[in-house]
Amino acid sequence: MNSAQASNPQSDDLIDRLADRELFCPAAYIDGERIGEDVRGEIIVTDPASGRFLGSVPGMDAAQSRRAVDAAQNAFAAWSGLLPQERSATLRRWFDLIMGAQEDLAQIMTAEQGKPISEARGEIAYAASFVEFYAEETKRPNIESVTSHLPDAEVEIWREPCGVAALITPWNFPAAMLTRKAAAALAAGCTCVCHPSGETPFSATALAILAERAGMPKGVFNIVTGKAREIVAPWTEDPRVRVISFTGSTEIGRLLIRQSADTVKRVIMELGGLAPFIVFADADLDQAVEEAIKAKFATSGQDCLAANRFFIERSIYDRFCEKLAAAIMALSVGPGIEDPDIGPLMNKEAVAKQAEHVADALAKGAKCLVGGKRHAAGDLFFEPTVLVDVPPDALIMHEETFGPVAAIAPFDDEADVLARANDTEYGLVAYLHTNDPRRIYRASRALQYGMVAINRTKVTGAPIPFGGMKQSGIGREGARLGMEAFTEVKYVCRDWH
Ligand SMILES: NC(=O)c1ccc[n+]([C@@H]2O[C@H](COP(=O)([O-])OP(=O)(O)OC[C@H]3O[C@@H](n4cnc5c(N)ncnc54)[C@H](O)[C@@H]3O)[C@@H](O)[C@H]2O)c1
Ligand SMILES: N[C@@H](CC=O)C(=O)O
Repeated sequence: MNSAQASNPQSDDLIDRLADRELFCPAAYIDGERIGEDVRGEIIVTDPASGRFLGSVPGMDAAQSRRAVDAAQNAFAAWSGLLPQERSATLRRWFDLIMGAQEDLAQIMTAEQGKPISEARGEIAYAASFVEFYAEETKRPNIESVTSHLPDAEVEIWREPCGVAALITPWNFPAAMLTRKAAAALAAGCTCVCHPSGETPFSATALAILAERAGMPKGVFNIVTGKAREIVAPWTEDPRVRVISFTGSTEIGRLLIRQSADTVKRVIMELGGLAPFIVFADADLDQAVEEAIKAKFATSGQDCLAANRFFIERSIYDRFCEKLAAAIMALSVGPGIEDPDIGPLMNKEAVAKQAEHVADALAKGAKCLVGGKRHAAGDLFFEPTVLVDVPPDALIMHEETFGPVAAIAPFDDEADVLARANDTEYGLVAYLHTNDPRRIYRASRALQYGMVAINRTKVTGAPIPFGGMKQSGIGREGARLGMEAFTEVKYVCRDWH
């Protein structure tokens, strides 16, 4: 604990709850060293439930950001030169340590991110699952072999790690978004410089402490805290950084793609979503309502997979809206540590966005069945809200809401609803509820989305390719594809003479 944390009751509350206090690490982690631990850092982290000071991390400058790349570059030859089973063993130990510290990591996450503690525990298990998966996958860098098409020649195709990878992650899933990238990159033999969101750095620094304990060599996995622009711009300009893997908003993703153009980097982009949730009259209505709650309110609606637009077939529209409204009225709201259904939002901009989307929809003719305003639990809480009869020109039908507001509209015709679902620049996930097998395939083919969930909400996991079409992203994370993204293909042709 540093002197700044020692005098503040909120971080003391958190530290008292930790079985392993060293996991609360208010420092950057570069080349195996904790930097700035003993000073009050420039980046202030508050508990979104109470607004109280939780801790701080240092703001690294451009020179320190480049120093992290030096460290990662220096560590690359040795790390990429290990046998796959040696990298696998380190990753496996990291997995075991993460799962061993699941409760502490969840406590840290709920304190800085706000999500209900049971969701935080679930996220830690999800985060760890990527480490476990890639600990195995590193042993299987398979690639197709080709029979030579040239006389007297043998052809071979190899996969090699790209080099230094820069990983930039958001605040909504502060552990899983980092391990989904880092485990894949490390398994491929890359070394990493990572920048976590300034709102939630402690989940990342705790993972770095555990990586060190797992035996990750110095310089292989670096966490650089501070102001995003100062840290990430030097990475986009640095020719030694071969991959930029970003999860966050489409707006910042576009910026990083532009900044990376001059050094022609590999870009992996996991960006925003505007998921449609479509319910046909032949679906199981109660199941659809249950899944709608999950698809809308996980992480208080601050999920790239959150359903933004509900399209319900007209013959079941009123019943669906009534049932959803009743279910939403039963949801509890409160600080994440009390394990409610819905916790606080991340910041005041997020609360303002909910209010803006509600006001805009109402002004354009929508009706509010439940909620609609800030919640009495505190400044960053918003009431779970149901808006019905939302017109197509409402902001909420075009912009990611990233909060607990459900916008519902009726539809009459399959072709029309699929066209409306596709009428967006986004294409991350679509939810479809129907029991007609032909429609399942027709609609799944027609939906321009990287992922289609049919009659269920939970679809993610380490073995599946996660990612979006259109302006929701470039590339996939998870699965074998997630590791291949951090490799180059090399073709070698050998003459027999
Ligand atoms: N597709 C996915 O897998 C996925 C997963 C989670 C979140 N998201 C998206 O993330 C967004 C919410 O997260 P957020 O608010 O943290 O996103 P954000 O784009 O504001 O920030 C993401 C990361 O980028 C950094 N950043 C901000 N400005 C930057 C700049 N000018 N240069 C370089 N880096 C910069 C931030 O510090 C953070 O680390 C939503 O749009 C959500 O849909 C997508
Ligand atoms: N919920 C997503 C992360 C997006 O915010 C996931 O399951 O990976």
